[in-house]
Amino acid sequence: MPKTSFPREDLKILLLEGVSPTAVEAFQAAGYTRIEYHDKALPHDELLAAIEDAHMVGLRSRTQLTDEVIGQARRLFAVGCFCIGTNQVQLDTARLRGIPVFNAPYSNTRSVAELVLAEAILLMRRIPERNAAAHRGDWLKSADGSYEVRGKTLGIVGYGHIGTQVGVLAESLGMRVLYHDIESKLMLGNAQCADSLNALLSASDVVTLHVPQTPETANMIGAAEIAAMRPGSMLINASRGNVVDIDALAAALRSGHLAGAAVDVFPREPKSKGEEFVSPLRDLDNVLLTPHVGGSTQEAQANIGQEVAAKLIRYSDNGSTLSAVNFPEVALPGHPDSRRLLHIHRNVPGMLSRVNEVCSRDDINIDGQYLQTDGEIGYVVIDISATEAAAESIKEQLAAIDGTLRTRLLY
Ligand SMILES: NC(=O)C1=CN([C@@H]2O[C@H](COP(=O)(O)OP(=O)(O)OC[C@H]3O[C@@H](n4cnc5c(N)ncnc54)[C@H](O)[C@@H]3O)[C@@H](O)[C@H]2O)C=CC1
Ligand SMILES: O=C(O)CCC(=O)C(=O)O
Repeated sequence: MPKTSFPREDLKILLLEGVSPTAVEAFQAAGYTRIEYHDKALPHDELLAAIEDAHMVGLRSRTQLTDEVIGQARRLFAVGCFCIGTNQVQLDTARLRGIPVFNAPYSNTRSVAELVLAEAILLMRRIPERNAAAHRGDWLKSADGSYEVRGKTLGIVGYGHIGTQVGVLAESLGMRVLYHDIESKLMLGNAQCADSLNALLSASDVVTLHVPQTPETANMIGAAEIAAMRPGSMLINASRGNVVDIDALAAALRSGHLAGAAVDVFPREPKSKGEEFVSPLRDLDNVLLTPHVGGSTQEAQANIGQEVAAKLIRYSDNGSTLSAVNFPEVALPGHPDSRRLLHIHRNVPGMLSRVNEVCSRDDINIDGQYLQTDGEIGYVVIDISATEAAAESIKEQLAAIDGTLRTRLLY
């Protein structure tokens, strides 16, 4: 294992929300043994205390890394979202504090897609209300309102990783697939791009949502969009809770305009198992309610644990930011014979020449330099041949450059 200038065993890794043990194993195997593990999200004040001296933090969808929390985390240098969504982290705040955020963009894709397909079948067969009735002792043996999915139209809103997987699986059952996306997308199989969101809504028997949480997707399915859906059609939401106006959905399900829904994500989700789940959908028999488990399978969680831990370890050991969601991406070779310095700065004119001025002392040779910038920040990695003392001194001088956000000497 290559040496690092700051001992790995002194770096605190805070793991929250029961991330997979595969993450713990990966950190330990890489020499990171100072792990604080919590199997649930921490209440706000406990989170503030736990994150204060953490160097890396791993979380899922419940923990909110707000400006306040990030501000408290004085030593934090990387965040791992052990999931796809990263809306729970104030990404801009993290970036401006020199903190890259990583996620697992594909590891639970298949799990969500399988659940959605199963829900489409169950909704088309009106299983939710038959199941609820049977639990109460009623025997709803009837074909009324029950249909095969074969030959029906599935409308996919957000044709990204999950949306395309859902489309491929749905076609294998003989469904017709329509999609809507703000980007131009490669159509898989026989999928067709709808002319507009409304065109998709009015042509689909089942509509399923797979967009990220952004300002544009907030309440994108409201009363008007629901009214545009076919009478007797179904809605599936396994994206984010605020994409659907939940009161408008409840009203459409009560009035019978929509025949059913499957909802995995909610505007307000309980923070822990002990907190009551409150929703206007709770007393509706024609709704399948699941507690945000679209990506919760053994396979997905194990893969996510390994994937995100590997990204955090790579950044910590080597400086690589490949696939960070809020940061300039730099893929770095190993450089065992050099010392490696990281300099994260505001992207202002003249910064690189100031960095190079500091590194151009007589006893120092620059072996390699890697720079990437985005609109706001720059990330430069400098490999130098120098003694440890000289490298430490360079790090101090780099830190003193106006506009510096963070400096680290990796090894
Ligand atoms: N229920 C669960 O447990 C899980 C939920 N998710 C949610 O699913 C979302 C989607 O995941 P992926 O498919 O992997 O993401 P992705 O980024 O691959 O795909 C999202 C697609 O939505 C499109 N899009 C964005 N804004 C849009 C808009 N306003 N209108 C139409 N299309 C729009 C994008 O262009 C993209 O094609 C995640 O952001 C996450 O919030 C993800 C995993 C598990
Ligand atoms: O597993 C989780 O906690 C969240 C899953 C999810 O919603 C995501 O991956 O974006």
